[in-house]
Amino acid sequence: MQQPAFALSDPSLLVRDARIGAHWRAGERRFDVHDPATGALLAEVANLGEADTHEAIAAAAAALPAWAALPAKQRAAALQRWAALLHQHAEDLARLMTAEQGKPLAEARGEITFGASFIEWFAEEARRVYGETIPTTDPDKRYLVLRQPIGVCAAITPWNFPVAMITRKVAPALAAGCTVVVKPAEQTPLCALALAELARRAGLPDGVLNVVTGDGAQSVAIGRALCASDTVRHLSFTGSTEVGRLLMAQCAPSIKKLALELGGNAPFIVFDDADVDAAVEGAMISKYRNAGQTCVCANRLYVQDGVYEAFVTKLAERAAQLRVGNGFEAGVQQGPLIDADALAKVEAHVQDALDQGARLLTGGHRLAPHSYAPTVLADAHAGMRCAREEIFGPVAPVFRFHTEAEAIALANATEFGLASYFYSRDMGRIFRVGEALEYGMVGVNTGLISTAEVPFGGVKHSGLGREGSRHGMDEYLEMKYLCLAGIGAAR
Ligand SMILES: NC(=O)C1=CN([C@@H]2O[C@H](COP(=O)(O)OP(=O)(O)OC[C@H]3O[C@@H](n4cnc5c(N)ncnc54)[C@H](OP(=O)(O)O)[C@@H]3O)[C@@H](O)[C@H]2O)C=CC1
Ligand SMILES: O=C(O)CCCC(=O)O
Repeated sequence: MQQPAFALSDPSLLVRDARIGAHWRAGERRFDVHDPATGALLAEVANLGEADTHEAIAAAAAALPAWAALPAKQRAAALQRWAALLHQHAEDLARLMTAEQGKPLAEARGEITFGASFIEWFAEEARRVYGETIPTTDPDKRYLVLRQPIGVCAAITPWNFPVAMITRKVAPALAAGCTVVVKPAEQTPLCALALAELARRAGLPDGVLNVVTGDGAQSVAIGRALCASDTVRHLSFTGSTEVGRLLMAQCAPSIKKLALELGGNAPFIVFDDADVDAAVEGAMISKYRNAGQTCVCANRLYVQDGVYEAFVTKLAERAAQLRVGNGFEAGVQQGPLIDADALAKVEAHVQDALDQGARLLTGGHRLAPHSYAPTVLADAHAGMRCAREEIFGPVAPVFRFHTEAEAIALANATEFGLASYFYSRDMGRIFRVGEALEYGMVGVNTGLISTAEVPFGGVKHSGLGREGSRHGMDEYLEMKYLCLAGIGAAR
């Protein structure tokens, strides 16, 4: 049952089979992919398992030597062709994304550009994987360091950014000379499969990019096979801390290199000296983008006494004006949450806060089947669930603080350490607070920090490693030290 809004100008981008080596794999069973806005069935996708995963790993291993041996310039050219196809088919990809993920079409279009930017960035970086020479300590020897592809890589990706979370992992891996097996989220396999089809059209050799799809139950088997494999030398995962921890344990026996981009609990601090209107603007972007379903979303808003009431009033006014609905409708700014579980989690957070004395300024109820009204809760405090856990929904709990030291202590009082934000116009404070926040990323006077050129990642329970930037390539490279002896003295 296909909705009219979901019609594609190139229908062959709606791919239902997984990609292993040179072939599309239908599998023996299928699983349903639904539109979170309407519940409509979008497609029945190949439900693969352990044996298929082993085949995908073998396909990636077979493709590795030739791909790794290609001059970087040729790998870069293939990646640039792939990126160009993302731009060329941006509208269809955005439609697929809105259909299966729910985000408004304008946001989906933005994600296609964002996703392509990782391919473009790493295609450029492919040609700059430099080695080192090290001053010798022995006249008879020379020391060299090569940087070589780590080998076959696995990527397990979430549903909140169905294109960009794949390209952010796959592009540096391919640029470095590795081959990849991707396991996309159960909710959003269609974007992943469309990316595989475009990679095929771009001329990426068979087996360089494999996509293994499966439902929630099969994901466990697929994940186990990827983690246990000695052929797979790197696993990159974006998702919950709970699953990240499990995958890390499963990878221990094969001593795999890991990149983990896990949960956040981002503080968003507004000091008395801030431009309050700018802070409200930043909070709107940080909190309500993608219906609050990003790992860098503001989760706890800390506002200093002097500007507290002005901030919460303005934020509630702006949040109440957001247009919520089906992401395909013109003018809609917030789509549905991904599924019933996500909605139930948001409702539980709001109920807990209200039970503990929060003041509801706007929202606080569900709308269409899976949508939740943009919500602002004043008078939040440290005893509430939302102070400790990622809400992953359009709910802004606002806490009050008095001093800079108190704000830093509150912000750091969490096991997470992904993104953080603060607003201030005092240069000294900007340095003090920026340095004191125990986070991998700090946005100063902005609510939007992501771009392909910068290192994205967290500390503490938010994960390991960095994605994007020149450092993103390091994840997929191993250093090899060459010690050359027998140089001898000058003759
Ligand atoms: N850091 C981030 O960007 C994200 C954070 N989250 C956080 O996690 C919460 C729960 O979201 P959820 O979608 O359940 O996130 P998960 O961590 O469960 O899912 C993320 C990915 O991991 C896969 N996965 C889940 N369990 C296993 C397993 N045992 N072995 C291998 N792969 C597995 C999923 O596959 P499948 O979908 O098939 O189960 C999906 O591809 C959110 O509310 C949010 O707080 C969620 C998504 C992204
Ligand atoms: O939630 C994530 O893991 C990615 C966030 C990307 C963005 O900030 O646009």
